[in-house]
Amino acid sequence: MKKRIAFTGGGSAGHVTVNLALIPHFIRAGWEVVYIGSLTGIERELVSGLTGVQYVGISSGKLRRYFDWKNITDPLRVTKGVWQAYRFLRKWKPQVIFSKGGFVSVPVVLGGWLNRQPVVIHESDLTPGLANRLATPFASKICVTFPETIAHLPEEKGVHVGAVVREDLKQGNRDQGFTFCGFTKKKPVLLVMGGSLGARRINEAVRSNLPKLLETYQIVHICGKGQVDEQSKLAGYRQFEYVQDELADLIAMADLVISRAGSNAIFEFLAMQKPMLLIPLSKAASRGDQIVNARSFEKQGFCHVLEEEDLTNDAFTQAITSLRENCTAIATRMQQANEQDALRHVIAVLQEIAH
Ligand SMILES: CC(=O)N[C@H]1[C@@H](OP(=O)(O)OP(=O)(O)OC[C@H]2O[C@@H](n3ccc(=O)[nH]c3=O)[C@H](O)[C@@H]2O)O[C@H](CO)[C@@H](O)[C@@H]1O
Repeated sequence: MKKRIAFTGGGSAGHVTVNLALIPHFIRAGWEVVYIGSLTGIERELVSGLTGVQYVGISSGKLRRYFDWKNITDPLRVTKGVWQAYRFLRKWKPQVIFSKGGFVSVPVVLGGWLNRQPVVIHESDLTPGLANRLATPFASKICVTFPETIAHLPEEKGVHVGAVVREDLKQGNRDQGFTFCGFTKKKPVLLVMGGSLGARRINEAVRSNLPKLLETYQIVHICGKGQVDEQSKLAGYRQFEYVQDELADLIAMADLVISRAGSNAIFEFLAMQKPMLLIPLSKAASRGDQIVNARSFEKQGFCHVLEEEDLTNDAFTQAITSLRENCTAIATRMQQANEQDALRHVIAVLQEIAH
């Protein structure tokens, strides 16, 4: 009988990316793969691009730290999700469940645990997210990207694996990036990526400095769903809501990157040796995980950091100039960074637990 693995994780692309890198390996190795995600989340769309994966949608609810009327109905949705995941997993009987976090993963981890099926979690942020913290007691192992994360976990559970970066991102073609954007090779290229959902504050900073920036750079701006600005359609400035297949070419083409500090994105830019200016999501809007990610990268000399509370027009343009002045030194440090075979390491953990 074929071996079986269930994946879960969702809510944002950052909670799906590692799964997308792992799934093709398990399919090639002859495993049966199921993805348990939410009914309408981004994970459904991203997983639909993979062949050989069964998608199971369950009811899910968000765990918010602020008031919302949905806080009353969401616990019921989560309970329904646990029941749905439990029933599905009881019949499907995976050897192992792999959870990348995000709110949809909690019912799946609980459903698996109730069936006494082993769970492996993956945490790519330096400080563990709420969903993963809730799931930790039910997991056998927790694979982490940052070595510092181990200190936040129960001693016997944490395994440092390094950053899993999708193989396709390493195959980018610079020339195709230029053709796709209609850019010339005469000016350097700035790639702006506000995380998988876009970043309003970064979008505003780019647009209010556009004429000045376009004197020196060409800009490709991934700005998030519904956030393309029709007024700003200028030569040398291309906007996209979200990019899938062409992202590798855009990264290959970029000289400098301005980005949020979501963990997957920053490790991808590190792997591609792109000097970055990181503008992490503020503490007011999150648990501050991106600030911690960014400061760790800054300490290693891979980026410059500009916090949102310091984000004025002048600070923004000065930070870009200073990044450009330091980009050779940053690129050298990036070349010297240890690249681990994180994908193999996670696969080995999963195979061992599945045994
Ligand atoms: C607002 C929010 O809660 N953000 C969190 C979310 O970020 P977010 O979902 O933005 O996650 P990451 O930056 O870690 O990863 C984004 C992923 O989407 C991909 N991508 C992005 C844009 C695009 O056009 N095309 C594309 O393929 C990137 O290549 C990357 O693989 O998860 C991260 C990982 O847990 C956290 O660190 C972030 O704090």
